[in-house]
Amino acid sequence: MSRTVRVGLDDRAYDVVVGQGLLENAGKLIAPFAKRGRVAIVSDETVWSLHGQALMTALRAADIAAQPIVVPPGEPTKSWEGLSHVCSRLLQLELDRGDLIVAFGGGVVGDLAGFAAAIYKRGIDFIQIPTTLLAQVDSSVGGKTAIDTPQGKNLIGAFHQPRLVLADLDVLSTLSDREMRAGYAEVIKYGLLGDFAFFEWLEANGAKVLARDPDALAYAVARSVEMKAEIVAEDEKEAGRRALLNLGHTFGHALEAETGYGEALLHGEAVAAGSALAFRFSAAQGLCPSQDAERAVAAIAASGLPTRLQEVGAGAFQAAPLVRHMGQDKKAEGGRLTFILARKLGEAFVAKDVDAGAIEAFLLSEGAA
Ligand SMILES: NC(=O)c1ccc[n+]([C@@H]2O[C@H](COP(=O)([O-])OP(=O)(O)OC[C@H]3O[C@@H](n4cnc5c(N)ncnc54)[C@H](O)[C@@H]3O)[C@@H](O)[C@H]2O)c1
Ligand SMILES: O=C(O)C(=O)C[C@@H](O)[C@H](O)[C@H](O)COP(=O)(O)O
Ligand SMILES: [Zn+2]
Repeated sequence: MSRTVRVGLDDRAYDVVVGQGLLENAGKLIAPFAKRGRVAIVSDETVWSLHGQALMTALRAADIAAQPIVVPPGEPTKSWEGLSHVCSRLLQLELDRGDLIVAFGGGVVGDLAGFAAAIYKRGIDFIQIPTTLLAQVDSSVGGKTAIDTPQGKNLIGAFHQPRLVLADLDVLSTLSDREMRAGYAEVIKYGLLGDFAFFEWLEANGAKVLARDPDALAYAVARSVEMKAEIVAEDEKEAGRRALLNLGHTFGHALEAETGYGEALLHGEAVAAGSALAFRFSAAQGLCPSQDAERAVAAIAASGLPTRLQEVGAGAFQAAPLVRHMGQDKKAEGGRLTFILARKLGEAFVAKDVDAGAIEAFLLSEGAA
């Protein structure tokens, strides 16, 4: 059983297929896009060792010749060095514009392989086979591709839409509980930013999603993808409404930069803490009822995700460097900070020109030094 969500982008429209058993049928599903029957698969060592054979078998069955490019797992791979490595391997393999890149992994592999696809020979097609909950509900859809730099998250990148996304729920069976929770942070984000009914459903069914109950998981992934597809189709390049998908990210990306993009703080964990901070800041500014902020924070905490500065990273954060990172955020304009804030549960809005002093004071009140 699978559901297909269409991302309606005119000549760049594509399907996101969500369901079980997709990996074993990947050859058939990918064949229409592999014009010359040749693909390069970018994956990480962990995913490749667990699921690489299944993908190779499926591609072989459809007469598709595949060459793997396997990178180390983890956020540090989404870097200049990682990008250089992938591009060099693509050149060695002599991939041409009629060939295809398959991103097979979590958001790190998807963002890196997608960016390589955007710039290799000025752009070749790619397909996403996301293998983490986070990648299935978020990073594989919408065409944001990027690498990190010491100055900030995703500061070097491109919009490059995939031709197809295959979200096979079965591959999540090997994912760690911590990574499931990190992905869940982006799921709950959709409820918080724009769908109160989904938020309430998650309050009631979040534990089932995290326990990988097949029906709950299928609904949570499909509803998240549906929301993202609808927003991306309306505002592909983040001229307006798409920025709502950044709820929790202005705080979250600054926390990630301060902790050095590592195992200490996963992206989803940073988004969880960032979403809680965004709701509490909204309440503190009188923009959102404090009961709503408390309920948002309780739902995040109930899934075992961090909601306070003290719960993330390796120690005390300092307010001033965090605010400096926020100044580098892509939503900032002329030194003015932009945040996604909340009016209530299920209704976020883009707040431009947020006072940096107010953010710094708020961070101090939240326990930053
Ligand atoms: N482009 C976007 O729109 C977008 C959206 C959200 C997040 N992101 C980016 O995505 C990245 C985070 O992605 P992520 O959370 O998927 O992290 P990740 O890609 O690092 O994967 C997390 C870990 O899980 C392992 N893994 C992956 N699939 C597995 C499986 N099926 N079984 C067992 N282990 C598996 C990986 O090897 C890795 O160690 C961040 O860089 C973030 O900035 C991008
Ligand atoms: O797709 C989007 O748009 C998002 O904002 C999704 C986010 O979850 C994701 O982390 C994204 O990469 C952040 O975007 P950025 O433009 O702030 O780097
Ligand atoms: Zn994110």
